[in-house]
Amino acid sequence: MLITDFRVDSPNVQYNEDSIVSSYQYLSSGVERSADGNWSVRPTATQYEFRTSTAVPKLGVMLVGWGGNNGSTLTAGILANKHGITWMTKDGLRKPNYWGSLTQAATVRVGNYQGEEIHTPFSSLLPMVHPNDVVLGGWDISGLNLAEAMERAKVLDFELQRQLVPYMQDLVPLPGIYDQDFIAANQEERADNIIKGSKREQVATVRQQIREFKERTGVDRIVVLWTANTERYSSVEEGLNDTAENFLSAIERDEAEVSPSSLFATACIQEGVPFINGSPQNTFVPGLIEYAVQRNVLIAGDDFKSGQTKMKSVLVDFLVGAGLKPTSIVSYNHLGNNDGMNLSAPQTFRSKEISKSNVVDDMVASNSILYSQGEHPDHVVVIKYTPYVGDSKRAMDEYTSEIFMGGRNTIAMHNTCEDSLLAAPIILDLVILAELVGRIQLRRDGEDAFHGFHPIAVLLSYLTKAPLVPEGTPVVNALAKQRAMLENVLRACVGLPPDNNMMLEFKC
Ligand SMILES: NC(=O)c1ccc[n+]([C@@H]2O[C@H](COP(=O)([O-])OP(=O)(O)OC[C@H]3O[C@@H](n4cnc5c(N)ncnc54)[C@H](O)[C@@H]3O)[C@@H](O)[C@H]2O)c1
Ligand SMILES: O=P([O-])([O-])O[C@@H]1[C@@H](O)[C@H](O)[C@@H](O)[C@H](O)[C@@H]1O
Repeated sequence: MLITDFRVDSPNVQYNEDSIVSSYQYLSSGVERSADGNWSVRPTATQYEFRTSTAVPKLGVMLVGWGGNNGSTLTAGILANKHGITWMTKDGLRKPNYWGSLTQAATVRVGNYQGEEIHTPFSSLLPMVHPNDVVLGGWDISGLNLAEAMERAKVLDFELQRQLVPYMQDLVPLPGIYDQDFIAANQEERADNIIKGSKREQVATVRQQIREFKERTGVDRIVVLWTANTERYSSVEEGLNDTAENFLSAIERDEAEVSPSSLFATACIQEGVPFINGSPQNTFVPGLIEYAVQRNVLIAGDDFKSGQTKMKSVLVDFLVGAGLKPTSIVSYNHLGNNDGMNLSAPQTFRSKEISKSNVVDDMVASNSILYSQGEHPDHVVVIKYTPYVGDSKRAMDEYTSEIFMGGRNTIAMHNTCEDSLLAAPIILDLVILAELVGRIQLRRDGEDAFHGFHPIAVLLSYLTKAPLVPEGTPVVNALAKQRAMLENVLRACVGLPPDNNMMLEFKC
């Protein structure tokens, strides 16, 4: 059964007029080693207080790459949901939904009632922005309006597109920062909507555009998300982008090696606006990370985890967790959208190859019974551009594992889906959760003042292929663990323990 409206009845939770405050005992364990080399594991209990503001803002979402397949599809989806637009297809009447969104279409278990398992929508755990209320805007180096962009994307049924045109034809992206050195040369023909000037001037323009958007729309808060093309990696160099001071000086010097995505992120940090990177390039060079932390502005990334890689972070976790040893992972896909065309260039493909390849590292490192020090499965990533299939990505994967007594097991998968229909709900979750995380304050035993989470938003890891984490923080890619981390932190904010799945009440 699903319940959508509930309160946690506990002396450790207060529902105030403008906040929810919970007193939470965080149970974990530490590992120690004695002088003579003996290991011990010690359970730990740490007291936290969480305070979540319940003042849900009017949220503005500004997409970099708004006119792309993801941006136009997300815009169309929100408008169709908001206006209740249905459309007829050969398979019958279709209704709008937010399927594929963790916050809008997934549930969490809250307990058992008279023998029946009770679940609640993820979005009922804490007050969150509803997607229908989001005010969209953004930038694109292509000047097409969003109705034209939706048509160019060729993602949605025509009958739906036809009804959406009146809602989207007046949505026009702001000019973007174009630098042909960072994306494929084949993108030049669409680059007709560009911010001119030096890098410093471009940052100033983006800052002004953010302020004007806020003024025009009357939104309370803004989140900016990069869903523009994948860029090549920026070279990380001492004196260029290794520190915040050097990075900012590099912008002042109009250094060629500062990418458009890093410029957008800089503008956002200077405006105090969260910036999320949905692509795999290293937008967050060390100096930019240092700057975001200095200014305490939320940053998150990298690269939406949408389909083939999401499946990989489930399957490899299952195999290794079951004591089976993946020894060969081959991930091939072809697609024909503009993202695929941009990725047909070696330098941009390399960015994607890195984010798609590193996703199994934590699972492999978790099992030294199977893997000796430094041992890894063979892991091949292939992406081919095939215009005819458009946004309908065809992923073919083969996982070969060593099993009991010298046996081998090979799993082959074929996965076809419009890439943008997987990514759009993920964009929604990223911006909704980034806004929510900004409303949560916490303090640990012994701390006087409440403070926010670390500005590098590890809580958004479930939604990215290559989670950006603070230095010294373990990178977790196993999907179930990422989901549990997010769910359990939100549960803690309302004083609920993690769902430990023990179900002892039914075992004696
Ligand atoms: N399932 C998915 O679709 C998926 C999953 C993971 C990551 N991604 C990443 O998301 C990004 C967008 O994917 P897409 O399918 O929408 O691609 P797309 O090419 O359709 O859209 C990108 C848009 O960004 C615009 N653009 C490029 N550089 C820009 C700049 N500097 N400023 C402003 N606009 C700029 C382009 O004109 C284009 O309209 C890609 O980097 C892709 O790798 C997509
Ligand atoms: O489905 P997934 O592995 O998460 O990631 C996708 C890749 O398979 C695809 O080749 C690429 O074009 C998309 O941008 C996205 O990165």
